[in-house]
Amino acid sequence: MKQFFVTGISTNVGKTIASAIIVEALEADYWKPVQTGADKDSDAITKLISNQKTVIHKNSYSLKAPLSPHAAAKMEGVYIDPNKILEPVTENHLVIEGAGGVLVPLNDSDTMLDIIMPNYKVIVVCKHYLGSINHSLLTIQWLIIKGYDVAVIFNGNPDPHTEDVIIKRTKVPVIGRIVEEEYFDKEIIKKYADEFREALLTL
Ligand SMILES: Nc1ncnc2c1ncn2[C@@H]1O[C@H](COP(=O)(O)OP(=O)(O)OP(=O)(O)O)[C@@H](O)[C@H]1O
Ligand SMILES: C[C@H](N)[C@H](N)CCCCCC(=O)O
Ligand SMILES: [Mg+2]
Repeated sequence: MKQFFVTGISTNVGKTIASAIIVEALEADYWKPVQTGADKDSDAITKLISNQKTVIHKNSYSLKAPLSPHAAAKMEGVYIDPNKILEPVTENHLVIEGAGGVLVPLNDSDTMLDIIMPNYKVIVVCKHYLGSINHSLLTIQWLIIKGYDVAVIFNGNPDPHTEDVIIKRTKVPVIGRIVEEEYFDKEIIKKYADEFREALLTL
């Protein structure tokens, strides 16, 4: 079984949507170690997948304030300890969704990077917006410098100017693209899962 860590170039870029697609494509388990805010990503995943094998594992930390984990934790008098964030045991592949982007702080010193294990396949969701080239290159190049295996999912309608420069300068594999959809349901997730499966299995 493999672990796929889904991160993004920021918050609200489509990590949960991409995670649902990967979970469905590989009949993988899902785990959101650190959740902040009322909109629970695990609940969204439950509504979007159809396969019977997936197990959705409990958050290690679930904090009320829709803020950066370090801030939400401080508000609740909680200390997020990476050593207490223990990967669930499973025979299935495991999709792990980060909170926000890779350098999001967990406490005064640790960041999301500190819970991305060296053997994890890291999938970066690059949403298209003016400014996303910089955010994508910063995220991907930092992960490469840190020695991770990185792949990309583009999120948004085709944007060759943005996509070509990210692909040329980082040379990371592109799993696929999620176009602008009116909404997401199990059927649409299954469609993307069928489209992305082969590329995911090569990682
Ligand atoms: N391609 C798309 N077309 C239409 N809506 C999208 C698309 N991708 C994401 N969205 C919507 O944008 C919002 C943010 O997506 P999502 O929750 O996956 O982001 P996220 O990166 O997981 O956020 P967080 O950092 O809070 O975990 C959701 O309402 C989602 O349905
Ligand atoms: C609340 C939000 N939906 C995410 N769970 C947390 C996003 C943290 C972003 C921190 C930052 O980069 O400023
Ligand atoms: Mg999410």
